[in-house]
Amino acid sequence: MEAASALSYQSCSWIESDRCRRIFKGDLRFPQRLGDDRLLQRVNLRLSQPASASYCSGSFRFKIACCRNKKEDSENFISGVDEVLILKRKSEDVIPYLNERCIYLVGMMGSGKTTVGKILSEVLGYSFFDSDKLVEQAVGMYSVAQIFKEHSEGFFRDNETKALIDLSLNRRLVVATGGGAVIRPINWRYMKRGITVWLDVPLEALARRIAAVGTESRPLLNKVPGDPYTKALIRLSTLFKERGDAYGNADARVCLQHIASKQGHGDVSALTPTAIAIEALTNIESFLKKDAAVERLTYFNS
Ligand SMILES: Nc1ncnc2c1ncn2[C@@H]1O[C@H](COP(=O)(O)OP(=O)(O)O)[C@@H](O)[C@H]1O
Ligand SMILES: O=C(O)C1=C[C@@H](OP(=O)(O)O)[C@@H](O)[C@H](O)C1
Repeated sequence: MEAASALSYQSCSWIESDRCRRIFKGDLRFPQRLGDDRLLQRVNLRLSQPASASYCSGSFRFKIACCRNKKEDSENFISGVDEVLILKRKSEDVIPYLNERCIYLVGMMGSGKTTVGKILSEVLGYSFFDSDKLVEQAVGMYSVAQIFKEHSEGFFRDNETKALIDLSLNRRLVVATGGGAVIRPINWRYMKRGITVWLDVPLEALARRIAAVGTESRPLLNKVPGDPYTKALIRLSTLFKERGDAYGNADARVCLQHIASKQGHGDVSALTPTAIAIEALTNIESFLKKDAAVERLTYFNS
């Protein structure tokens, strides 16, 4: 645990879990009202040091250490204990099949590649990279918007390909790609060295998310007139017509509409990033199991 977060602990308490039979380390967030400010409290849930761990009739005791996070971090979402446990268990199922291969998240702008990617990297013990950030670093500019403005989209795309080539030389990474990385066939050659996962989010939900944070950082949405929601929706619809098929090249598809229907409400805005990460791991596992079965068949037939 980082020293800074350890220092910011406000309180510690114990809970018991009779449902959990495996060691886990989780990350929960839950809302708490403090004064006038709605703050979110992040809870780092981890098995306590062996010296102080105790086992009560087959259940582990976990130490919960709490620290407070300011709301300005828009990545604060509320996930239940059950979701965190399911996520952890799912990751343990998938890890042997992954065999250290990287995961590339593809999807439209605002589909949650960064948010879900960070959760996946944490639970798999992988490192997280954002290809937009790598391009910014490589060209020495502070934002993708600046790169588009001072150079061109083509210049950005060339550097995006270079970033994906560099990333493909590594193992154990979760990569949040830029929404347009799928349009260049050459990028698929490198991303397919790992597992590609499409976060498929309805356009209206994307437009709502993007309108909430503004379109300034997303140069492809900025040129359309109108209020942020409408201009995001119009531009996203055009982009999706051009790219929909390309996203379909991904090895696994995580359809938010499908998850919401399974949960019985059909409202994608009620889905937590943790629930989406669980579905991603489930679909990655199915893909890898099929892949392994095909490999075995090919081996026996050869
Ligand atoms: N499941 C979700 N529900 C609601 N908002 C979300 C969800 N996932 C991400 N967001 C929000 O949507 C915006 C875009 O998410 P981000 O992860 O940056 O997407 P991307 O990397 O695909 O552009 C952020 O403000 C983020 O907090
Ligand atoms: O869809 C696109 O073409 C783009 C998406 C952006 O990334 P995010 O998907 O992370 O917003 C960024 O790469 C650039 O603005 C172009």
